Amino acid sequence: MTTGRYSEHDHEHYERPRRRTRPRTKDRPSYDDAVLALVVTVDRGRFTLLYEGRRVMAMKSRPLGRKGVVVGDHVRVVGDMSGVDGSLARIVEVVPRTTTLRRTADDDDPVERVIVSNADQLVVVTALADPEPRPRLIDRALVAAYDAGMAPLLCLTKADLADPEVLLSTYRSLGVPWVVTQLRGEGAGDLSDLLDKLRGRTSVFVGHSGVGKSTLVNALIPDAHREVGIVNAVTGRGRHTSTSAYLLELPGGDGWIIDTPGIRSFGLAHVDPDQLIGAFPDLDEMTEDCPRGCSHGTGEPECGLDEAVAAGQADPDRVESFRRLLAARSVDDY
Ligand SMILES: Nc1nc2c(ncn2[C@@H]2O[C@H](COP(=O)(O)OP(=O)(O)OP(=O)(O)O)[C@@H](O)[C@H]2O)c(=O)[nH]1
Ligand SMILES: [Zn+2]
Repeated sequence: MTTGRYSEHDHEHYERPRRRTRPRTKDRPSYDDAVLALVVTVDRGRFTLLYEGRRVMAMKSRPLGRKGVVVGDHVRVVGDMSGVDGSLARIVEVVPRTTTLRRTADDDDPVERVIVSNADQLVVVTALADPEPRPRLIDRALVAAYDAGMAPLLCLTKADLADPEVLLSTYRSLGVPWVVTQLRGEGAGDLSDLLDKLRGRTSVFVGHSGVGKSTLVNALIPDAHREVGIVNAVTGRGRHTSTSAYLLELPGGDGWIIDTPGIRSFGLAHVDPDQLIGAFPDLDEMTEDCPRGCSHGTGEPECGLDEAVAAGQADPDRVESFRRLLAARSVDDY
């Protein structure tokens, strides 16, 4: 299925969150003195951890082998936890993850990899204009969220430039929660709706270049200093070319956000239709008598969703929207 050298290890380690029965290795060395820390960011094999309110640099220890450590991971760590310049602790174990978000394989990296763990909300940041919204990408992000067991949130930026209604009408029948933000123009800067939805959660922010994600993160967390709109004319890249996600605490300490640069697409190849429909219990219920292996997609013979629509028991718009998401799994354009 995958061609990458480390694919087997990755698959073993990135066990789907719903199955938690992987047996513990008996002969694992014990690290009684290990402490728990949180992975804030990753840069060239060095991990920045948060431990007792300070930042500590760490590397992976040998027993971890090729197992990945990603932003959002809770890890057990030994060694120098002082956080002073030049100190380096060692990560000896990754605490089992509750959720994982995967990036798709692409030309730069042939393996579908976990990029963020343990987040419970996926904030899909989309500009209402400049750049124009790309519904296919929103659909794919929603599929990634439902599959990962994360709550989706549509965050529609630049409300000073366009009316959100057109875009929202596409998502209303799915019941996707949304907020609108505006950081320019008259009445700009009120983020209370968004803040309400971020409280008490760990939210991953995804969005394509130019949608205003950095502006938003800076407005939410003034100390964050995320780079805004500075693109190198020669390389076409941002000034900070870090490709890692970054975990930040909301002021007041009642929530975390994870800013992710450069996710071009999500890895959805593994998404099972039965798992996706599980996010829509009312539709799921209609598929009990589907033929074995029914994907519930458009044109499936004797799919319970068609029967439910014909019998007036399901909202046709909702069924159609669900099927659009289902189809978005395999259309990998961006
Ligand atoms: N009109 C308008 N422009 C905005 C708003 N928010 C951000 N912008 C502008 O949109 C541009 C892109 O903003 P960024 O925050 O850099 O966007 P980004 O999504 O982080 O994009 P990258 O930095 O390329 O990853 C900047 O020129 C911002 O000033 C808004 O609410 N309304
Ligand atoms: Zn079906």
